[in-house]
Amino acid sequence: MQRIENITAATMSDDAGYGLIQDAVVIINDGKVEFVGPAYDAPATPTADVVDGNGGLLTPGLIDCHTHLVWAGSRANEFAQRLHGISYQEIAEQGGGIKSTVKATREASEEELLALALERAETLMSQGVTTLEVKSGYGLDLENERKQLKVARQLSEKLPVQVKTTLLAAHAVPPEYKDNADGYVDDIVSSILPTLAQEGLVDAVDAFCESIGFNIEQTRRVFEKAKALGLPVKLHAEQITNQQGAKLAAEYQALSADHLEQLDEDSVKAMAENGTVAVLLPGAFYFLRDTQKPPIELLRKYKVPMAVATDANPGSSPIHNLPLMLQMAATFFHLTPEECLRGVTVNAAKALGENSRGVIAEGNYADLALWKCQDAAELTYQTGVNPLQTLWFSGVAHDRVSKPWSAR
Ligand SMILES: O=C(O)CC[C@@H]1NC(=O)NC1=O
Ligand SMILES: [Fe+3]
Repeated sequence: MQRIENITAATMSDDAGYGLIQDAVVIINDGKVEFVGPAYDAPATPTADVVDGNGGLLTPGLIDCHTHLVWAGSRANEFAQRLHGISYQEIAEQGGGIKSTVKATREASEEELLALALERAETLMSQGVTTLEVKSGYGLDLENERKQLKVARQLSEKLPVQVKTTLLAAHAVPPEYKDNADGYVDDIVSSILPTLAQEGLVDAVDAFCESIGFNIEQTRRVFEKAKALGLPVKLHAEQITNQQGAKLAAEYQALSADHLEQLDEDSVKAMAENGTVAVLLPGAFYFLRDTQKPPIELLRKYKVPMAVATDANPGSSPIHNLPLMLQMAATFFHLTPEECLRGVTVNAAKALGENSRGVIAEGNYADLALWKCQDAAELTYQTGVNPLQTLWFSGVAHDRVSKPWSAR
């Protein structure tokens, strides 16, 4: 049993704010939160190990609900080419873009991919992340999609972080199905998805519904198969154009629709009516120098929960920094600091279908982060410094400075 005291707790337990409790106590027992409340209400715990929070801020562990963390190769050269004025089109024709990451990922061994993904996961954990979502989508065939998802599963075997896997086979059309997207979707729904679901590698199913990705009919086919297998869905939707993907996602009670720069009011209403979370990805907006912001006012008007994530991937968001996303969500999308922190805790948990994380509440997993700051707004306000002191994964404490975790 542990007793954390001398803290301000941002429990995220209320409807819109931080759920602050000044001079709070949190009691952890058997990996779960047994008590959270003001010190004057806390039961005596004579045998507990006491943790003095030194007046710091305790939040739920952060949740990065949208990453493509398993990949090999680099697109730094393309980044440079674009800045030298070479167009996306020319780069794609030279075999660049997602295709080049697919080639490198297919050529990499499971061990090589695991080593790369472990480093990225440890970076995010060092910033306060206790739960990660990890997508496939650079394999694009049964063998390599399986390889990516097995690596994702191994992350939570080797590190204390919790991992939710998402099959994103419908990310791009692989070379062997060039100009035959429907043929590739046949392969996804008849082989890749059911086989990997059967192997226990898939927690959710995603697709890239876009003019340069998969159309509504193709996306619907993937969703129909996921539904038949009893798997929840989520969707990359309305990033570049409006394909009515978010409305389709809502129709399937998707956990989330992600990106959403081109989202319309009708689709927002459909998301609100079906409990679909809006996952905002300011890193891709920033890195692609996008100018169209998601309709935050409409999401607020219809009370659609807003999550915030890194979208860590080598093409559109090579950014492994979830706290930076808080600052970007505030400065680019004008989210309030409360909305930003809710976006990487309670709402990110909802985007993953996680009901026992993202809020400091009795009976929830003791995934907690202790920060050397008093005002919760500091977590959104500043970047480049790391106020994280201690991270608890299901009640097991890791002091970031003196006792870092590592898989190796
Ligand atoms: O360029 C890449 O490697 C991924 C791009 C990324 N994938 C997606 O569905 N949307 C994106 O921005
Ligand atoms: Fe993405």
